[in-house]
Amino acid sequence: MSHNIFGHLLRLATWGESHGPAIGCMLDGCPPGIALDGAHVQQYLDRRRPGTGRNVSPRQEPDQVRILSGVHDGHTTGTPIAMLIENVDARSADYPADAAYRPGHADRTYDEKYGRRDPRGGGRASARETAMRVAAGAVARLIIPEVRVEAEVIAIGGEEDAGRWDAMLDEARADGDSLGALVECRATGVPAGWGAPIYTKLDADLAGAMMSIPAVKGVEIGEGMNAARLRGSENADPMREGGRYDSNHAGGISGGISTGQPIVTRIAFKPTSSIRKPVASINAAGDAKEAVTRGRHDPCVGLRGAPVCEAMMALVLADHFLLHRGQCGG
Ligand SMILES: Cc1cc2nc3c(=O)[nH]c(=O)nc-3n(C[C@H](O)[C@H](O)[C@H](O)COP(=O)(O)O)c2cc1C
Ligand SMILES: C=C(O[C@@H]1CC(C(=O)O)=C[C@@H](OP(=O)(O)O)[C@H]1O)C(=O)O
Repeated sequence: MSHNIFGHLLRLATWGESHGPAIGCMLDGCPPGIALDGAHVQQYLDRRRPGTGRNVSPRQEPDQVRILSGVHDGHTTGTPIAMLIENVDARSADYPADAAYRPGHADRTYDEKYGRRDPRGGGRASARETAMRVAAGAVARLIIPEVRVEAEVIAIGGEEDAGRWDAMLDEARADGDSLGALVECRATGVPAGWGAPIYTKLDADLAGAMMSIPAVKGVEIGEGMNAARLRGSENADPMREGGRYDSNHAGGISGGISTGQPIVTRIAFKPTSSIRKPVASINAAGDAKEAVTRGRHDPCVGLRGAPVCEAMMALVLADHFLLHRGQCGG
């Protein structure tokens, strides 16, 4: 599998930079005959796009998607589905060429790897790219219509009381700072049997998919990190006649294969690294230079990260549905 193509039978490649003319994707392996139009994809893009309120980046991107290939007469043809979104509100002047590397962003590591980069915005590393994941995820949902994937923010800055979040975000923003968030992403309607006992484990693919989202620093499935504190008797999911489970500490996956219970993941988003509060840094020449980020940034990236988590889960599940059907039928 190439490093920039995601998936096994359902393969996604994206392209584009934050401040380039457009971003796009190619989703290959989608079965033919599925009803698909731009409006279906758009509803998911509208939940992720920036410029929708004071707690997200004010960059005004309508994220209007165009489906360029793979669909005819309102149905998928089985050929690669190409989609495109134009960038209409990049403000590259916010990123002078001699700017300090932003600690926590990809500026320095990118330079060290490639020796050159597009310095406008985060370039290829910008989460602008995640719009295409959401577009592809919208198609993936149609491959597995019996599955429902939903994500929500369950904590911001460690606070679970949603009633406090606006005030916390206002305070952080006024302080030129940012907050992290915890997202819970679930899938219901996944039958038992998707996944594999080794290598193509459903949990391994889900964890890799979530970790590939910019700013994600932790992924838990089921009991997750807490399982390390439990005893075997506490972490077991007792089974009853007829196949019912008493509990779901496993998060719906056992031995790399879905159990038929809800699949439950929690995803930790770090606080946005581009902040107005000065942080010690250097420029590309290696000279000391404080990073004081301008530009239009999310005060809490997890808020727009939730629809991206849903997209990644839908893509992994649709891919595993196709793998399972290919090997075992049904
Ligand atoms: C939906 C979304 C929006 C984001 N918005 C911003 C942003 O406005 N400013 C920023 O510095 N980082 C933002 N990020 C995170 C950066 O893209 C990310 O931190 C950067 O690419 C470095 O990658 P890493 O954090 O995974 O190491 C966002 C991430 C997501 C998922
Ligand atoms: C544009 C989007 O988010 C951007 C993600 C992002 C980053 O560094 O990840 C930085 C900001 O953009 P810019 O490169 O213009 O500073 C965000 O606005 C988007 O999600 O569509």
